Amino acid sequence: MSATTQGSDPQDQARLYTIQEIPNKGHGLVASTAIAKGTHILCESPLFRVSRRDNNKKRLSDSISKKIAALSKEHQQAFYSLHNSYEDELSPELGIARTNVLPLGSNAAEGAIFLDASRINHSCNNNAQNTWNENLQKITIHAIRDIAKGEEITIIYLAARRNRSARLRELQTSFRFTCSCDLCSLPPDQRKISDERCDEIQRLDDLIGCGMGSSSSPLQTLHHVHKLLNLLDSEGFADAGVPRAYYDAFQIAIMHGDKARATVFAERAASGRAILEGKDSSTTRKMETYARNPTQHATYGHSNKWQTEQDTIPRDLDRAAFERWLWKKETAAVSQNADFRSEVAFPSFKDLPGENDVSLAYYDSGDGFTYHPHRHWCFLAEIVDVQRLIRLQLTVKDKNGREVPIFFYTDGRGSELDPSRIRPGFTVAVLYAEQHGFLDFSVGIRHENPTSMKIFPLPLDKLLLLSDKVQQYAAEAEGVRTCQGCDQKAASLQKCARCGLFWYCNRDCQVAGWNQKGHKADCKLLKDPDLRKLFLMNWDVFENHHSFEESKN
Ligand SMILES: C[S@@+](CC[C@H](N)C(=O)[O-])C[C@H]1O[C@@H](n2cnc3c(N)ncnc32)[C@H](O)[C@@H]1O
Repeated sequence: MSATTQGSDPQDQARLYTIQEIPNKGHGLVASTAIAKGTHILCESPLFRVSRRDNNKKRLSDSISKKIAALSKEHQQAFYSLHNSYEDELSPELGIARTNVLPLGSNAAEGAIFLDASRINHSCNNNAQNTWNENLQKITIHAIRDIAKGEEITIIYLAARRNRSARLRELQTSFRFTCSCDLCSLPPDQRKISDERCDEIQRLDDLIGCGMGSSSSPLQTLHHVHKLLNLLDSEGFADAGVPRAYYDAFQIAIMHGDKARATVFAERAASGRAILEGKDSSTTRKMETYARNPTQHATYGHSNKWQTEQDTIPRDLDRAAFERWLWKKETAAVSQNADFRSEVAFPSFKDLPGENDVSLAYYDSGDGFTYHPHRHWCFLAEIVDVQRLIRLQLTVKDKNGREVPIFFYTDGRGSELDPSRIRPGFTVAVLYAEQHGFLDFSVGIRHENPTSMKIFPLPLDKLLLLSDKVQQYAAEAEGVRTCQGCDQKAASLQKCARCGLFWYCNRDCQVAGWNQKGHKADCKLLKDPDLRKLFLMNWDVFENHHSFEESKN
Protein backbone atom coordinates (compact mmCIF):
# COMPACT_ATOMS: atom_id res chain seq x y z
CA MET A 1 0.00 0.00 0.00
CA SER A 2 1.24 3.46 -0.75
CA ALA A 3 1.44 6.39 1.60
CA THR A 4 -1.90 7.73 2.76
CA THR A 5 -3.22 10.54 4.84
CA GLN A 6 -6.84 9.45 4.64
CA GLY A 7 -8.73 10.34 7.83
CA SER A 8 -5.91 12.53 9.14
CA ASP A 9 -5.12 16.19 8.96
CA PRO A 10 -3.86 17.56 5.66
CA GLN A 11 -0.37 18.19 6.99
CA ASP A 12 3.06 17.06 5.90
CA GLN A 13 2.33 13.57 7.19
CA ALA A 14 2.88 11.72 3.91
CA ARG A 15 6.50 12.81 4.14
CA LEU A 16 6.95 11.18 7.56
CA TYR A 17 5.45 7.71 7.06
CA THR A 18 3.93 5.29 4.64
CA ILE A 19 1.46 2.51 5.37
CA GLN A 20 2.83 -0.73 4.05
CA GLU A 21 2.82 -4.46 4.56
CA ILE A 22 5.06 -5.63 7.39
CA PRO A 23 6.06 -9.30 7.46
CA ASN A 24 3.85 -11.27 9.90
CA LYS A 25 2.03 -8.17 11.13
CA GLY A 26 -0.37 -7.21 8.33
CA HIS A 27 0.04 -3.50 7.63
CA GLY A 28 1.95 -0.95 9.64
CA LEU A 29 3.49 2.52 9.54
CA VAL A 30 7.07 2.92 8.34
CA ALA A 31 9.14 6.11 8.61
CA SER A 32 9.65 7.54 5.12
CA THR A 33 12.31 9.88 6.45
CA ALA A 34 14.47 10.11 9.58
CA ILE A 35 12.23 11.30 12.43
CA ALA A 36 13.79 13.06 15.40
CA LYS A 37 12.67 12.38 18.98
CA GLY A 38 9.77 14.65 19.92
CA THR A 39 8.55 15.02 16.32
CA HIS A 40 4.82 15.21 15.85
CA ILE A 41 4.31 12.30 13.43
CA LEU A 42 0.56 12.27 13.11
CA CYS A 43 -2.52 14.12 14.31
CA GLU A 44 -5.85 12.55 13.38
CA SER A 45 -9.57 12.87 14.09
CA PRO A 46 -11.51 9.72 14.98
CA LEU A 47 -13.58 7.99 12.37
CA PHE A 48 -16.00 7.28 15.22
CA ARG A 49 -15.95 6.53 18.93
CA VAL A 50 -16.59 3.18 20.61
CA SER A 51 -17.42 2.37 24.21
CA ARG A 52 -14.63 0.50 26.04
CA ARG A 53 -16.86 -0.42 28.95
CA ASP A 54 -19.88 -1.99 27.25
CA ASN A 55 -19.49 -5.77 27.30
CA ASN A 56 -22.84 -6.50 25.66
CA LYS A 57 -21.79 -7.68 22.18
CA LYS A 58 -25.19 -7.24 20.56
CA ARG A 59 -25.66 -3.69 21.85
CA LEU A 60 -22.09 -2.74 20.95
CA SER A 61 -22.34 -4.26 17.47
CA ASP A 62 -25.64 -2.41 16.82
CA SER A 63 -24.19 0.89 17.97
CA ILE A 64 -21.07 0.41 15.79
CA SER A 65 -23.21 -0.52 12.76
CA LYS A 66 -25.19 2.71 13.18
CA LYS A 67 -21.99 4.74 13.29
CA ILE A 68 -20.66 3.01 10.18
CA ALA A 69 -23.94 3.70 8.36
CA ALA A 70 -23.51 7.40 9.12
CA LEU A 71 -20.06 7.47 7.44
CA SER A 72 -19.39 8.46 3.84
CA LYS A 73 -19.07 5.58 1.35
CA GLU A 74 -15.34 6.22 1.12
CA HIS A 75 -14.92 6.04 4.89
CA GLN A 76 -17.13 2.96 5.12
CA GLN A 77 -14.85 1.22 2.64
CA ALA A 78 -11.80 2.39 4.54
CA PHE A 79 -13.26 1.04 7.80
CA TYR A 80 -13.96 -2.38 6.28
CA SER A 81 -10.39 -2.52 4.90
CA LEU A 82 -8.94 -2.30 8.45
CA HIS A 83 -7.48 -5.40 10.00
CA ASN A 84 -9.75 -7.87 11.82
CA SER A 85 -8.12 -10.19 14.37
CA TYR A 86 -11.49 -11.59 15.50
CA GLU A 87 -12.84 -12.87 12.18
CA ASP A 88 -13.78 -16.27 13.62
CA GLU A 89 -15.39 -14.93 16.78
CA LEU A 90 -17.22 -11.66 16.16
CA SER A 91 -19.30 -9.85 13.58
CA PRO A 92 -17.08 -7.98 11.07
CA GLU A 93 -18.08 -4.60 12.56
CA LEU A 94 -17.30 -5.63 16.13
CA GLY A 95 -14.15 -7.56 15.14
CA ILE A 96 -12.67 -4.62 13.21
CA ALA A 97 -13.64 -2.17 15.95
CA ARG A 98 -12.10 -4.30 18.68
CA THR A 99 -8.88 -4.81 16.68
CA ASN A 100 -8.42 -1.13 15.91
CA VAL A 101 -9.80 0.83 18.83
CA LEU A 102 -7.33 3.18 20.49
CA PRO A 103 -8.01 4.60 23.96
CA LEU A 104 -9.04 8.24 24.34
CA GLY A 105 -6.88 8.71 27.44
CA SER A 106 -5.73 6.26 30.09
CA ASN A 107 -8.70 4.56 31.79
CA ALA A 108 -11.05 6.45 29.47
CA ALA A 109 -14.49 4.92 29.00
CA GLU A 110 -14.27 5.54 25.27
CA GLY A 111 -11.91 4.60 22.50
CA ALA A 112 -12.00 5.47 18.82
CA ILE A 113 -11.19 4.06 15.40
CA PHE A 114 -8.65 5.90 13.25
CA LEU A 115 -7.74 5.21 9.67
CA ASP A 116 -3.99 5.82 10.03
CA ALA A 117 -3.24 5.64 13.76
CA SER A 118 -5.08 2.31 14.05
CA ARG A 119 -2.58 0.88 11.55
CA ILE A 120 0.29 1.30 14.01
CA ASN A 121 1.60 -1.99 15.32
CA HIS A 122 2.76 -2.79 18.80
CA SER A 123 6.28 -3.11 20.20
CA CYS A 124 7.16 -3.64 23.88
CA ASN A 125 10.00 -1.20 23.25
CA ASN A 126 7.98 1.28 21.22
CA ASN A 127 9.49 4.28 19.47
CA ALA A 128 6.30 6.38 19.37
CA GLN A 129 3.57 7.40 21.77
CA ASN A 130 -0.15 7.78 21.11
CA THR A 131 -2.02 10.45 23.10
CA TRP A 132 -5.58 11.68 23.02
CA ASN A 133 -5.35 15.48 22.85
CA GLU A 134 -8.45 16.85 24.59
CA ASN A 135 -7.87 20.38 23.28
CA LEU A 136 -7.66 19.28 19.66
CA GLN A 137 -10.07 16.33 20.03
CA LYS A 138 -7.55 14.35 17.99
CA ILE A 139 -5.08 11.57 18.55
CA THR A 140 -1.45 12.56 18.28
CA ILE A 141 1.54 10.31 17.64
CA HIS A 142 4.97 11.60 18.65
CA ALA A 143 8.41 10.02 18.24
CA ILE A 144 9.75 9.17 21.69
CA ARG A 145 13.21 8.48 20.30
CA ASP A 146 14.96 9.09 17.02
CA ILE A 147 13.45 6.87 14.33
CA ALA A 148 15.54 5.97 11.29
CA LYS A 149 14.21 6.17 7.74
CA GLY A 150 12.68 2.77 6.89
CA GLU A 151 12.14 1.85 10.56
CA GLU A 152 8.68 0.75 11.60
CA ILE A 153 6.79 3.22 13.81
CA THR A 154 5.41 1.40 16.86
CA ILE A 155 3.35 2.15 19.94
CA ILE A 156 2.75 0.05 23.04
CA TYR A 157 -0.66 -1.62 23.41
CA LEU A 158 -0.09 -2.57 27.05
CA ALA A 159 -1.00 -0.34 29.97
CA ALA A 160 1.76 -1.67 32.24
CA ARG A 161 5.36 -2.85 31.91
CA ARG A 162 5.48 -6.58 32.64
CA ASN A 163 7.93 -9.44 32.16
CA ARG A 164 8.08 -11.19 28.79
CA SER A 165 5.76 -14.10 29.51
CA ALA A 166 3.12 -11.83 31.08
CA ARG A 167 3.36 -9.52 28.05
CA LEU A 168 3.08 -12.38 25.56
CA ARG A 169 0.07 -13.75 27.42
CA GLU A 170 -1.73 -10.42 27.47
CA LEU A 171 -0.97 -9.60 23.84
CA GLN A 172 -2.19 -13.01 22.74
CA THR A 173 -5.38 -12.80 24.81
CA SER A 174 -6.29 -9.22 23.99
CA PHE A 175 -4.80 -8.67 20.53
CA ARG A 176 -4.37 -12.17 19.11
CA PHE A 177 -0.69 -12.04 18.16
CA THR A 178 2.66 -13.29 19.40
CA CYS A 179 5.04 -10.42 19.92
CA SER A 180 8.52 -10.80 18.43
CA CYS A 181 9.80 -7.27 19.12
CA ASP A 182 13.44 -6.59 20.08
CA LEU A 183 12.64 -6.87 23.77
CA CYS A 184 10.73 -10.14 23.43
CA SER A 185 13.50 -11.58 21.22
CA LEU A 186 16.44 -10.98 23.55
CA PRO A 187 18.77 -13.95 24.11
CA PRO A 188 17.95 -15.83 27.35
CA ASP A 189 20.63 -14.23 29.56
CA GLN A 190 19.69 -10.68 28.54
CA ARG A 191 16.00 -11.55 28.71
CA LYS A 192 16.43 -12.61 32.33
CA ILE A 193 17.92 -9.24 33.23
CA SER A 194 15.26 -7.40 31.25
CA ASP A 195 12.48 -9.43 32.92
CA GLU A 196 13.88 -8.67 36.35
CA ARG A 197 13.94 -4.97 35.52
CA CYS A 198 10.39 -5.06 34.14
CA ASP A 199 9.15 -6.87 37.25
CA GLU A 200 10.93 -4.34 39.44
CA ILE A 201 9.43 -1.46 37.42
CA GLN A 202 5.99 -2.96 37.98
CA ARG A 203 6.66 -3.55 41.68
CA LEU A 204 7.91 0.02 42.19
CA ASP A 205 4.94 1.39 40.27
CA ASP A 206 2.64 -0.42 42.70
CA LEU A 207 4.64 0.70 45.73
CA ILE A 208 4.60 4.31 44.55
CA GLY A 209 0.84 4.06 43.95
CA CYS A 210 0.38 2.91 47.55
CA GLY A 211 2.90 5.46 48.90
CA MET A 212 1.25 8.42 47.17
CA GLY A 213 -1.91 8.01 49.18
CA SER A 214 -0.08 7.88 52.51
CA SER A 215 2.14 10.55 53.93
CA SER A 216 3.96 8.13 56.24
CA SER A 217 7.21 7.58 54.31
CA PRO A 218 7.44 10.21 51.57
CA LEU A 219 11.23 9.93 51.42
CA GLN A 220 11.04 6.23 50.72
CA THR A 221 8.37 6.81 48.06
CA LEU A 222 10.54 9.54 46.52
CA HIS A 223 13.48 7.12 46.42
CA HIS A 224 11.24 4.51 44.80
CA VAL A 225 10.40 7.04 42.07
CA HIS A 226 14.10 7.74 41.56
CA LYS A 227 14.86 4.04 41.27
CA LEU A 228 11.95 3.56 38.87
CA LEU A 229 13.31 6.30 36.60
CA ASN A 230 16.76 4.70 36.65
CA LEU A 231 15.25 1.35 35.67
CA LEU A 232 13.18 2.88 32.86
CA ASP A 233 16.38 4.48 31.62
CA SER A 234 18.36 1.21 31.83
CA GLU A 235 15.68 -0.58 29.79
CA GLY A 236 15.59 2.29 27.29
CA PHE A 237 11.90 2.99 28.00
CA ALA A 238 11.22 6.62 27.17
CA ASP A 239 7.43 6.59 27.15
CA ALA A 240 4.78 8.17 29.37
CA GLY A 241 6.16 6.28 32.39
CA VAL A 242 8.94 8.88 32.61
CA PRO A 243 6.89 12.12 32.92
CA ARG A 244 4.37 10.20 35.03
CA ALA A 245 7.15 9.32 37.48
CA TYR A 246 8.33 12.95 37.58
CA TYR A 247 4.75 14.01 38.28
CA ASP A 248 4.64 11.49 41.15
CA ALA A 249 7.85 13.02 42.52
CA PHE A 250 6.29 16.49 42.10
CA GLN A 251 3.25 15.44 44.11
CA ILE A 252 5.37 14.00 46.93
CA ALA A 253 7.46 17.17 47.12
CA ILE A 254 4.61 19.68 46.97
CA MET A 255 2.49 17.70 49.42
CA HIS A 256 5.23 18.39 51.97
CA GLY A 257 5.78 22.03 51.07
CA ASP A 258 9.00 21.54 49.07
CA LYS A 259 8.42 24.14 46.35
CA ALA A 260 12.03 24.04 45.10
CA ARG A 261 12.09 20.33 44.26
CA ALA A 262 8.44 20.39 43.14
CA THR A 263 9.38 23.05 40.58
CA VAL A 264 12.19 20.93 39.13
CA PHE A 265 10.05 17.79 39.03
CA ALA A 266 7.20 19.66 37.32
CA GLU A 267 9.66 21.13 34.79
CA ARG A 268 10.91 17.63 33.95
CA ALA A 269 7.35 16.28 33.75
CA ALA A 270 6.45 19.17 31.42
CA SER A 271 9.41 18.66 29.09
CA GLY A 272 8.78 14.90 29.03
CA ARG A 273 5.12 15.47 28.17
CA ALA A 274 6.04 18.00 25.49
CA ILE A 275 8.15 15.34 23.74
CA LEU A 276 5.44 12.69 23.99
CA GLU A 277 2.36 14.79 23.44
CA GLY A 278 3.41 18.19 22.15
CA LYS A 279 3.43 21.63 23.73
CA ASP A 280 -0.30 21.98 23.04
CA SER A 281 -1.41 18.99 25.13
CA SER A 282 -3.45 19.84 28.21
CA THR A 283 -1.20 17.65 30.37
CA THR A 284 1.93 19.46 29.17
CA ARG A 285 0.25 22.78 29.92
CA LYS A 286 -0.84 21.61 33.37
CA MET A 287 2.74 20.55 34.18
CA GLU A 288 4.04 23.91 32.97
CA THR A 289 1.56 25.66 35.26
CA TYR A 290 2.80 23.60 38.22
CA ALA A 291 6.41 24.36 37.28
CA ARG A 292 5.63 28.09 37.38
CA ASN A 293 3.63 27.85 40.59
CA PRO A 294 3.68 24.47 42.32
CA THR A 295 1.38 25.71 45.11
CA GLN A 296 -1.52 25.45 42.67
CA HIS A 297 -1.57 21.72 43.22
CA ALA A 298 -4.45 20.59 45.43
CA THR A 299 -2.22 18.80 47.93
CA TYR A 300 -0.03 21.83 48.69
CA GLY A 301 -0.19 22.66 52.36
CA HIS A 302 -0.84 19.11 53.52
CA SER A 303 2.44 19.24 55.50
CA ASN A 304 5.33 21.63 55.87
CA LYS A 305 7.94 19.13 56.80
CA TRP A 306 10.06 19.66 53.66
CA GLN A 307 9.30 23.39 53.40
CA THR A 308 11.47 25.20 50.79
CA GLU A 309 10.97 28.20 48.52
CA GLN A 310 11.22 28.12 44.73
CA ASP A 311 14.24 30.43 44.73
CA THR A 312 16.29 27.97 46.79
CA ILE A 313 16.89 25.59 43.88
CA PRO A 314 20.71 25.19 43.97
CA ARG A 315 22.15 26.54 40.72
CA ASP A 316 25.88 26.01 41.28
CA LEU A 317 26.01 22.24 41.85
CA ASP A 318 27.47 19.81 39.36
CA ARG A 319 25.03 17.33 37.83
CA ALA A 320 25.64 14.51 40.31
CA ALA A 321 25.38 16.81 43.33
CA PHE A 322 22.20 18.39 41.92
CA GLU A 323 20.61 14.96 41.50
CA ARG A 324 21.57 14.08 45.09
CA TRP A 325 19.91 17.29 46.26
CA LEU A 326 16.86 16.73 44.07
CA TRP A 327 16.21 13.19 45.31
CA LYS A 328 17.07 14.10 48.90
CA LYS A 329 20.15 11.92 48.97
CA GLU A 330 22.49 14.63 50.26
CA THR A 331 23.15 12.72 53.47
CA ALA A 332 24.92 10.16 51.33
CA ALA A 333 27.12 12.94 49.99
CA VAL A 334 28.12 14.10 53.44
CA SER A 335 28.91 10.68 54.82
CA GLN A 336 29.75 8.91 51.58
CA ASN A 337 31.08 5.81 53.23
CA ALA A 338 29.28 2.98 54.93
CA ASP A 339 29.71 2.63 58.68
CA PHE A 340 30.41 -1.02 59.55
CA ARG A 341 29.03 -0.36 63.03
CA SER A 342 25.60 0.30 61.53
CA GLU A 343 23.18 -2.42 62.60
CA VAL A 344 21.04 -1.72 59.55
CA ALA A 345 23.55 -2.40 56.78
CA PHE A 346 25.77 -4.70 58.88
CA PRO A 347 23.34 -6.53 61.16
CA SER A 348 24.35 -8.90 63.94
CA PHE A 349 23.16 -12.48 63.63
CA LYS A 350 19.98 -11.91 65.68
CA ASP A 351 18.81 -9.27 63.19
CA LEU A 352 19.46 -11.27 60.02
CA PRO A 353 16.31 -12.25 58.15
CA GLY A 354 15.22 -15.87 58.55
CA GLU A 355 15.21 -18.07 55.47
CA ASN A 356 11.57 -19.00 55.93
CA ASP A 357 10.03 -15.75 57.02
CA VAL A 358 9.93 -12.38 55.36
CA SER A 359 11.56 -9.57 57.28
CA LEU A 360 10.19 -6.21 56.16
CA ALA A 361 13.44 -4.64 57.35
CA TYR A 362 15.03 -6.15 54.24
CA TYR A 363 12.20 -7.10 51.89
CA ASP A 364 9.10 -5.50 50.58
CA SER A 365 6.32 -6.59 48.31
CA GLY A 366 4.11 -4.90 45.79
CA ASP A 367 1.52 -7.67 45.61
CA GLY A 368 1.78 -9.27 49.05
CA PHE A 369 3.01 -12.56 47.53
CA THR A 370 6.42 -11.97 46.04
CA TYR A 371 9.10 -10.22 48.07
CA HIS A 372 12.26 -8.48 46.88
CA PRO A 373 15.08 -6.92 48.89
CA HIS A 374 14.64 -3.17 49.24
CA ARG A 375 18.14 -2.67 50.63
CA HIS A 376 21.54 -4.40 50.88
CA TRP A 377 23.01 -5.96 54.02
CA CYS A 378 26.16 -7.83 55.02
CA PHE A 379 26.93 -10.01 58.02
CA LEU A 380 30.37 -9.38 59.57
CA ALA A 381 31.89 -11.84 62.03
CA GLU A 382 35.31 -13.01 63.16
CA ILE A 383 36.41 -16.59 62.63
CA VAL A 384 36.98 -18.34 65.97
CA ASP A 385 37.17 -21.96 64.83
CA VAL A 386 37.69 -23.86 61.56
CA GLN A 387 36.63 -27.42 60.90
CA ARG A 388 37.12 -29.29 57.65
CA LEU A 389 34.92 -32.39 57.54
CA ILE A 390 32.84 -33.26 54.44
CA ARG A 391 32.46 -29.55 54.03
CA LEU A 392 34.11 -26.52 55.57
CA GLN A 393 32.52 -25.30 58.77
CA LEU A 394 33.46 -22.03 60.44
CA THR A 395 32.44 -20.89 63.87
CA VAL A 396 32.27 -17.12 63.82
CA LYS A 397 31.64 -14.42 66.43
CA ASP A 398 29.44 -11.48 65.41
CA LYS A 399 29.52 -7.84 66.55
CA ASN A 400 27.48 -8.76 69.65
CA GLY A 401 29.88 -11.57 70.59
CA ARG A 402 27.43 -14.31 69.59
CA GLU A 403 29.03 -17.44 68.11
CA VAL A 404 27.27 -19.10 65.18
CA PRO A 405 28.25 -21.75 62.64
CA ILE A 406 28.63 -21.19 58.90
CA PHE A 407 28.30 -24.41 56.86
CA PHE A 408 29.62 -24.39 53.30
CA TYR A 409 27.09 -25.72 50.80
CA THR A 410 28.92 -24.23 47.82
CA ASP A 411 29.94 -26.58 44.97
CA GLY A 412 33.51 -26.50 46.29
CA ARG A 413 32.32 -27.00 49.90
CA GLY A 414 34.73 -24.26 50.96
CA SER A 415 37.65 -25.20 48.69
CA GLU A 416 36.89 -22.10 46.60
CA LEU A 417 38.39 -19.95 49.37
CA ASP A 418 42.08 -19.14 49.64
CA PRO A 419 43.19 -21.52 52.45
CA SER A 420 45.59 -18.91 53.83
CA ARG A 421 42.58 -16.70 54.68
CA ILE A 422 40.61 -19.39 56.52
CA ARG A 423 42.01 -18.82 59.95
CA PRO A 424 40.84 -17.68 63.36
CA GLY A 425 41.21 -13.97 63.88
CA PHE A 426 40.21 -13.03 60.30
CA THR A 427 36.82 -11.50 59.48
CA VAL A 428 34.14 -13.04 57.28
CA ALA A 429 31.74 -10.82 55.33
CA VAL A 430 28.58 -12.51 53.97
CA LEU A 431 26.32 -10.47 51.71
CA TYR A 432 22.56 -11.06 52.13
CA ALA A 433 23.17 -13.63 54.91
CA GLU A 434 20.08 -15.29 56.36
CA GLN A 435 19.48 -17.32 59.50
CA HIS A 436 19.12 -21.02 58.73
CA GLY A 437 17.75 -23.73 61.03
CA PHE A 438 19.77 -26.93 60.56
CA LEU A 439 18.41 -30.46 61.09
CA ASP A 440 20.30 -30.78 64.37
CA PHE A 441 18.29 -27.75 65.62
CA SER A 442 21.35 -25.48 65.57
CA VAL A 443 20.91 -22.08 63.92
CA GLY A 444 23.56 -20.55 61.72
CA ILE A 445 24.28 -19.65 58.11
CA ARG A 446 23.99 -22.06 55.19
CA HIS A 447 26.45 -20.58 52.71
CA GLU A 448 25.67 -21.47 49.08
CA ASN A 449 26.84 -18.68 46.79
CA PRO A 450 30.66 -18.37 46.65
CA THR A 451 30.54 -14.77 45.41
CA SER A 452 28.59 -13.58 48.44
CA MET A 453 31.49 -14.31 50.85
CA LYS A 454 34.80 -12.61 51.43
CA ILE A 455 37.36 -13.05 54.20
CA PHE A 456 39.37 -9.98 55.20
CA PRO A 457 42.76 -10.62 56.85
CA LEU A 458 42.16 -8.77 60.12
CA PRO A 459 40.10 -9.23 63.29
CA LEU A 460 36.59 -7.78 63.45
CA ASP A 461 37.45 -5.11 66.03
CA LYS A 462 40.30 -3.87 63.80
CA LEU A 463 37.95 -3.79 60.81
CA LEU A 464 35.48 -1.71 62.83
CA LEU A 465 38.29 0.67 63.82
CA LEU A 466 39.24 0.99 60.16
CA SER A 467 35.60 1.80 59.42
CA ASP A 468 35.72 4.53 62.12
CA LYS A 469 38.77 6.06 60.42
CA VAL A 470 37.08 5.91 57.03
CA GLN A 471 34.07 7.68 58.54
CA GLN A 472 36.30 10.42 59.86
CA TYR A 473 38.87 10.87 57.13
CA ALA A 474 37.26 9.75 53.88
CA ALA A 475 34.00 11.68 54.35
CA GLU A 476 33.33 14.95 52.60
CA ALA A 477 30.78 17.55 53.66
CA GLU A 478 30.16 20.44 51.29
CA GLY A 479 33.60 20.08 49.78
CA VAL A 480 35.42 20.01 53.12
CA ARG A 481 37.49 17.02 54.30
CA THR A 482 39.71 16.20 57.26
CA CYS A 483 43.47 15.66 56.92
CA GLN A 484 44.43 12.30 58.37
CA GLY A 485 47.89 13.62 59.30
CA CYS A 486 46.96 16.71 61.33
CA ASP A 487 43.13 16.50 61.73
CA GLN A 488 42.66 19.97 60.17
CA LYS A 489 39.58 20.48 57.98
CA ALA A 490 40.07 22.02 54.54
CA ALA A 491 38.64 22.11 51.04
CA SER A 492 41.97 21.79 49.24
CA LEU A 493 43.42 18.49 50.49
CA GLN A 494 45.24 15.93 48.38
CA LYS A 495 44.08 12.37 48.12
CA CYS A 496 46.22 9.30 48.93
CA ALA A 497 47.08 8.08 45.44
CA ARG A 498 47.01 4.43 46.50
CA CYS A 499 43.66 3.98 48.26
CA GLY A 500 42.03 7.21 47.08
CA LEU A 501 40.07 7.44 50.34
CA PHE A 502 42.25 9.37 52.79
CA TRP A 503 43.28 13.02 52.36
CA TYR A 504 46.26 15.13 53.42
CA CYS A 505 47.31 18.82 53.59
CA ASN A 506 50.78 18.09 52.23
CA ARG A 507 53.62 15.58 52.10
CA ASP A 508 54.49 16.00 55.80
CA CYS A 509 50.91 15.18 56.85
CA GLN A 510 50.92 12.19 54.53
CA VAL A 511 54.15 10.88 56.08
CA ALA A 512 52.67 11.42 59.57
CA GLY A 513 49.49 9.55 58.56
CA TRP A 514 51.50 6.74 56.96
CA ASN A 515 54.00 6.17 59.76
CA GLN A 516 52.32 7.35 62.95
CA LYS A 517 48.60 6.92 62.35
CA GLY A 518 48.54 3.47 60.79
CA HIS A 519 47.73 4.39 57.22
CA LYS A 520 50.49 2.12 55.92
CA ALA A 521 48.56 -0.98 57.03
CA ASP A 522 45.11 0.51 56.36
CA CYS A 523 46.07 1.57 52.84
CA LYS A 524 47.16 -1.97 51.99
CA LEU A 525 43.79 -3.32 53.17
CA LEU A 526 41.87 -0.59 51.37
CA LYS A 527 43.44 -1.50 48.05
CA ASP A 528 41.18 -4.57 48.08
CA PRO A 529 38.30 -3.62 45.71
CA ASP A 530 35.88 -5.75 47.71
CA LEU A 531 36.61 -3.88 50.93
CA ARG A 532 36.35 -0.56 49.12
CA LYS A 533 33.03 -1.65 47.67
CA LEU A 534 31.65 -2.30 51.17
CA PHE A 535 32.56 1.27 52.09
CA LEU A 536 31.42 2.93 48.89
CA MET A 537 28.24 1.18 47.83
CA ASN A 538 24.84 2.67 48.60
CA TRP A 539 23.34 0.22 51.06
CA ASP A 540 19.93 1.86 51.19
CA VAL A 541 19.01 1.54 47.54
CA PHE A 542 18.61 -1.93 46.03
CA GLU A 543 18.82 -2.37 42.29
CA ASN A 544 20.56 -5.71 41.88
CA HIS A 545 22.34 -8.09 44.21
CA HIS A 546 25.99 -7.16 44.74
CA SER A 547 28.71 -9.79 44.85
CA PHE A 548 32.37 -9.87 45.74
CA GLU A 549 34.54 -9.44 42.68
CA GLU A 550 37.44 -11.65 43.63
CA SER A 551 36.36 -15.26 43.61
CA LYS A 552 39.61 -16.24 45.34
CA ASN A 553 39.85 -14.37 48.62
C1 LIG B 1 -4.48 -1.96 15.52
S1 LIG B 1 -4.06 -3.27 14.47
C2 LIG B 1 -2.53 -2.75 13.83
C3 LIG B 1 -2.52 -2.67 12.33
C4 LIG B 1 -2.62 -3.98 11.63
N1 LIG B 1 -1.32 -4.65 11.60
C5 LIG B 1 -3.15 -3.85 10.21
O1 LIG B 1 -2.73 -4.67 9.37
O2 LIG B 1 -3.96 -3.00 9.96
C6 LIG B 1 -3.69 -4.48 15.64
C7 LIG B 1 -3.40 -5.82 15.08
O3 LIG B 1 -2.20 -5.78 14.34
C8 LIG B 1 -1.44 -6.95 14.55
N2 LIG B 1 -0.21 -6.58 15.26
C9 LIG B 1 0.03 -5.44 15.93
N3 LIG B 1 1.27 -5.43 16.43
C10 LIG B 1 1.84 -6.59 16.07
C11 LIG B 1 3.11 -7.18 16.29
N4 LIG B 1 4.05 -6.56 16.99
N5 LIG B 1 3.35 -8.40 15.78
C12 LIG B 1 2.39 -9.06 15.08
N6 LIG B 1 1.16 -8.55 14.84
C13 LIG B 1 0.88 -7.33 15.32
C14 LIG B 1 -2.28 -7.86 15.40
O4 LIG B 1 -3.03 -8.69 14.57
C15 LIG B 1 -3.19 -6.88 16.12
O5 LIG B 1 -4.39 -7.45 16.55
